[in-house]
Amino acid sequence: MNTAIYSGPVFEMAKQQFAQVADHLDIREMDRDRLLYPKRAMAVSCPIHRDDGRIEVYQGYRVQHHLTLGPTKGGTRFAPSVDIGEIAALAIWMSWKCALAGLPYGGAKGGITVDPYKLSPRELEALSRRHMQEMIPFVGPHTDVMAPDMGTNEQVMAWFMDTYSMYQGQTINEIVTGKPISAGGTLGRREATGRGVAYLVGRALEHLGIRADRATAIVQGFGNVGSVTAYSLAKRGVRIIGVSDHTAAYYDPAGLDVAELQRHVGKHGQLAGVSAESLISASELLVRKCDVLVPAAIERVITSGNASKVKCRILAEGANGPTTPEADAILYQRTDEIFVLPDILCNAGGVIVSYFEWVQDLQRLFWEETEVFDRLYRILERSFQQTIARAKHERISHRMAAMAIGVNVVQAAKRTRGLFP
Ligand SMILES: NC(=O)C1=CN([C@@H]2O[C@H](COP(=O)(O)OP(=O)(O)OC[C@H]3O[C@@H](n4cnc5c(N)ncnc54)[C@H](OP(=O)(O)O)[C@@H]3O)[C@@H](O)[C@H]2O)C=CC1
Ligand SMILES: O=C(O)CCC(=O)C(=O)O
Repeated sequence: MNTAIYSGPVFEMAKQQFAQVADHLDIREMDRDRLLYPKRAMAVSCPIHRDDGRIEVYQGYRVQHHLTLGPTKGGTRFAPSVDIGEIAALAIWMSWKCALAGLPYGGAKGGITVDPYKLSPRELEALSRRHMQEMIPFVGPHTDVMAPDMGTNEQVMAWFMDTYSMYQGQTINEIVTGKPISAGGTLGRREATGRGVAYLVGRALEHLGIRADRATAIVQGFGNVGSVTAYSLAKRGVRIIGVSDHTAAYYDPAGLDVAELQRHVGKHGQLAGVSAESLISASELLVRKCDVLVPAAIERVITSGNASKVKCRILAEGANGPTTPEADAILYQRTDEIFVLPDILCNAGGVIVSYFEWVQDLQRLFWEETEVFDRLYRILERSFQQTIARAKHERISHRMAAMAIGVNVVQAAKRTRGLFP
């Protein structure tokens, strides 16, 4: 099979991780490509009129990894880094994540190569609508359901939903999740990923016998996932001693005021300008001593260069793919020192509540917020227990255990449906 279109460091990471799990599970060589490579990948050109009258064309993608368990599910990322390899890797990770959580989905991911912060609101709306318009033949509530990711938000989801609905001649809320409540969204989706991360950090702290009110945390990334994680950890009594976005990094051992940081970012769109005294370099922040380190921004930030220097007790991966396989090998040697909450477990709160949103939209029956979070925590608890039990039993890393559970689920479904001999 010619797989050359999928390339780049992020795709290589997903491939390498899968190869390690496939070896551990003793998956036959001839079955591996079928499990790893995406079912479908779409590349679309999205032309829009810029405010100055020029026409600019942006490249958009959507990768649907497998449709064995149901529709595909995953976010849409607007970022300059987006390419088909990155999107394919993120789609593959979505598959293992959904399977670990027991959701009836395959993985998908999409995106546009664009810096959304350089577009005016009108340009952003035009690009969002054009992207969905180009995707209409390939998505649907029972085929592929989009959601937010880096650089997109509830408003973008509302534009996606509206564009799809206009083409169908009726309102179809269930085409995307992460929508505003007023457009058929669920209570709790906006906070779901960060609250899920905080729940699992709470469980890991208990597991290690560390009291939350004596623990400290550093959070990289202060967008949807990072800011809600920091806020939720602070509510649990954890002292937030470091935060960063890509404009500034702050460190204060006495603790930062997360609500104040959120207000600043709400007003200025970035962390830069909060305080001069607590400024620190972004790379130094990651290796400062803390109980909980939460990378919640981009891929490949824990690398062979800093994995041996990281001084946390818990590495809680809010972002997708923050740790390279080389760093993983180092962290595995440090298993007794560092408890890793791997991305497909740690940040699964978002897609789990997206699943609840899809179910509510399909049924036209909406839940109380307490029902959303009770159900979310029950699923996360089960995945947490299964992951640490399997890791202990098979003497493997938490990432390997979480992935093995996910891959086994997909493999079993394919086998039952007759896709493997
Ligand atoms: N949204 C969701 O529900 C889910 C998201 N995720 C993952 O979580 C991660 C963050 O997503 P999300 O919070 O939604 O994205 P957002 O766009 O809301 O926020 C991204 C944050 O990361 C910061 N950032 C970007 N580059 C860097 C950098 N080099 N160093 C430090 N900070 C940086 C951004 O800062 P700035 O604004 O300055 O660029 C921003 O604060 C991604 O990996 C995403 O795939 C995973 C599961 C669900
Ligand atoms: O909510 C969703 O459907 C997907 C969220 C997502 O993109 C992710 O978990 O990485």
